[in-house]
Amino acid sequence: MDSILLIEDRPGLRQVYAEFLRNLGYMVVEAGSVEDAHKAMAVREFSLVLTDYMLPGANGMDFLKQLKERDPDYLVILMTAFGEIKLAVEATRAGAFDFLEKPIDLDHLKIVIERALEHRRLRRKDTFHEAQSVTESEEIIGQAPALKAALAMAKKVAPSDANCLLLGESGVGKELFAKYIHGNSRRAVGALVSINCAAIPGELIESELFGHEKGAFTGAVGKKAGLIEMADGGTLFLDEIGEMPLSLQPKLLRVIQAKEFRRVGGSRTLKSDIRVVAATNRDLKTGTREGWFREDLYYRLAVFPIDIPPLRDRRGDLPLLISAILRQARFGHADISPKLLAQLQAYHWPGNVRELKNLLERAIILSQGQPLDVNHFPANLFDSAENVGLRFHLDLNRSFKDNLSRLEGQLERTMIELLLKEESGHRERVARRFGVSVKTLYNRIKALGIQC
Ligand SMILES: Nc1ncnc2c1ncn2[C@@H]1O[C@H](COP(=O)(O)OP(=O)(O)OP(=O)(O)O)[C@@H](O)[C@H]1O
Repeated sequence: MDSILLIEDRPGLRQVYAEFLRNLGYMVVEAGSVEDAHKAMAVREFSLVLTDYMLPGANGMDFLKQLKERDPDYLVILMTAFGEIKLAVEATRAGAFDFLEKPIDLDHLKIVIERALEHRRLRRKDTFHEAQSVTESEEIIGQAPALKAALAMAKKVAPSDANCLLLGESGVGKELFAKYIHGNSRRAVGALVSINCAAIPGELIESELFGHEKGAFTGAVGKKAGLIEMADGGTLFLDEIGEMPLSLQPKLLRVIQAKEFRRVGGSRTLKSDIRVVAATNRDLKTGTREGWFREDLYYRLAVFPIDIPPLRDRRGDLPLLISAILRQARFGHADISPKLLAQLQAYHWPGNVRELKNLLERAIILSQGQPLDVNHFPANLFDSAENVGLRFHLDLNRSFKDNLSRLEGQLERTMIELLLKEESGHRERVARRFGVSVKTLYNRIKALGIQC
């Protein structure tokens, strides 16, 4: 809900405006002086400030300048009884969104406020688009019963505003489902804001999500709105929620339950009306037992779990997916040879649809307009992982011990390469499967000269 701080020293007038605005559905906080206004702003943030020009102890212009200094994005509408054109020009130059002459025409006030709030929403959406570059929602392709069941569930849950949890391996289409749910909800007019918790170092997730105040930490030169604020009225997609640091989970729970949060280094409580769609490849239930995922948060998110099947369990969808991808790539011959199709169907697709897309796009470039064939795919791709893993190089002129340590190196390299491929390059997950820290994995990748 949008909130308005109304500053007017005449109680009768203030009451008229406040009642009018409340009837329009806004949350209104009243202040009779600049001092009261500062107090109100110390505890919460407002979508808009509507202030009289003549106030006891200060004038509206000075107040406007103070506000703009504090935060240039503040939306301020000034009201004055004087109607001087000079004042209007000065107010606009100082950053006021608009200037209204008293007596205020309430219908006009309504229009100006709606315009100001729309301006704010568009500006936030722009910032978000710059930061996230969200693509248009795409079609979810597939006829396999498990995929259709997931889609049916998404269709049911989308308009309900319930939080949901998308479960599935990397590349199965979790983000695509999140877009579908957002696009088919009443929040579709708002933003869909995404964050991948595994891609951002733990210590940065907090300020990305919750934003920070000026000076909250070294390098915080200005105030920054977090993704939760950007998603106000829309949907927040939390990819890889299992990687969310335990210390942040209570803060996230508070946003979900009370729609309240604080920026890093901030003392004010802010409001944001978000719906959370989370996704994970990890077993969060186990996480609650092992202590890395909070149970209360788990139950909040897992109201609607949706299982998205891996591609290897719905190989029958490959022809549909392949022709859609080739069509999107504007690739002339959507027909691929039965031999290649058989190879693609036999492959185990550890990277799921993302891997299929990447491989086809690569093959299209290599084929240079010729029909696609096996040669346009990476050598050894269609060998089984076990076979790839066993292709070691023995040097019979060296001692057994020497060969053994060389083999260990080759085994380690092959395992890291295979796991990186299976986990689509997510180093945190590879490290976990390997049973080492991310730092150790980084060092080994560097030492072994693995390209990834
Ligand atoms: N059923 C589908 N139909 C069409 N395209 C799909 C389908 N599933 C996935 N894709 C495409 O595959 C790519 C990967 O999908 P997406 O990013 O949604 O996967 P993800 O599960 O969120 O992966 P990760 O967990 O690694 O973030 C995207 O380009 C997406 O459009």
